[in-house]
Amino acid sequence: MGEVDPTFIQDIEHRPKLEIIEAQGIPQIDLSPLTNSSPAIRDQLVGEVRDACRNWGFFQVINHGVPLESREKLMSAAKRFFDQPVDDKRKVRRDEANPQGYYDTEHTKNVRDWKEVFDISVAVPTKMYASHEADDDRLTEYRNRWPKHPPELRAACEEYIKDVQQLAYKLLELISLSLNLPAKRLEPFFSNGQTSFMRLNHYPPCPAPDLALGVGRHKDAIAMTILAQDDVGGLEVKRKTDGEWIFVKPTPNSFIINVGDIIQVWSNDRYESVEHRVILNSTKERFSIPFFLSPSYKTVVEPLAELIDEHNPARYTGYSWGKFFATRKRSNFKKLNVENIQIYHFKITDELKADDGIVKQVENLVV
Ligand SMILES: O=C(O)CCC(=O)C(=O)O
Ligand SMILES: [Fe+2]
Repeated sequence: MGEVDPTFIQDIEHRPKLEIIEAQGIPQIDLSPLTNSSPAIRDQLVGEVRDACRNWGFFQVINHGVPLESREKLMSAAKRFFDQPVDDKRKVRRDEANPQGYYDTEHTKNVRDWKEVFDISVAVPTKMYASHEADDDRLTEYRNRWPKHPPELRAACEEYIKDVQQLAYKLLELISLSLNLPAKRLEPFFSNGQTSFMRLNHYPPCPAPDLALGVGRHKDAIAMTILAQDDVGGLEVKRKTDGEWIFVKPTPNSFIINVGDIIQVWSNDRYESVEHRVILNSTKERFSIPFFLSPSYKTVVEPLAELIDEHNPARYTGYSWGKFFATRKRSNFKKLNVENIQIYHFKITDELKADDGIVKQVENLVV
């Protein structure tokens, strides 16, 4: 990517501090009790998930059941893909009709991210609304664009997706139980027509890691993210207690899990989708692979009926996930000079109602 173009420079208040705060990182949760049938041990695990979701919105899992080999194969295929000349990568470039493929000019809150990505649909094809217009019911289908090189990329993605999908369902059960819901309460939103996608992220070394970010501060709009990162590190999470940016130290063969906006709404704000960002390294490139678990386009996202009552009234009006996604995709692709649609646009408070429709910024698909 060469020298740092002004489009990458963050405003002063959003530039990373170079000294890294590692104190009291995000919780680490051992998932091996999932294979243990003792109810007491499983209850303890559910409690750990509840505390992590409440206090951090983020946690790391170990003994998660995803084979290391599947992840390593994908990491090395991703490296081979990004190692190619940019013109070859652009042969599988994302376009307006289909957001899957290669992209190197993503912006988060109007500032360009120092990264390149390759996006892959989990369900093939993925059904989605063709238009953001509320009264337009036409559908479109997203398909994956596979590059010629490296030839093993497709099989590596497909194998990894199968493994991570299983982990996603286990985590959904734990999250459901942690909200005192039946274990399978959330799975039907995904098992029939999910719009989940996976992203290969490549962050090249950056000559100005004090000025630019790999991904600017954002929240994930989807239900839950399962992230594999390599040993370089760069993810920072905004600590809820004091707003400090906390570096997530890479733990070999672990996944980082975060609650997205949809779980925030389903849980009626018991759990919060927390801001995060990616800092850069002046000498090392970094790879990461988020799996963005997302429901069917038909889903109306609203606080779950079991979690609202007269003492806890619904804090959001329902919104269509398919229309939300199509609206995001349109503003990203067209680089419309508007703020992206956000869950707070559906929040039931007088103050925020007054804000409705005030739009200022361009963000990427996930934020
Ligand atoms: O690369 C990472 O560590 C995180 C990336 C991320 O937050 C995203 O793509 O939404
Ligand atoms: Fe993210």
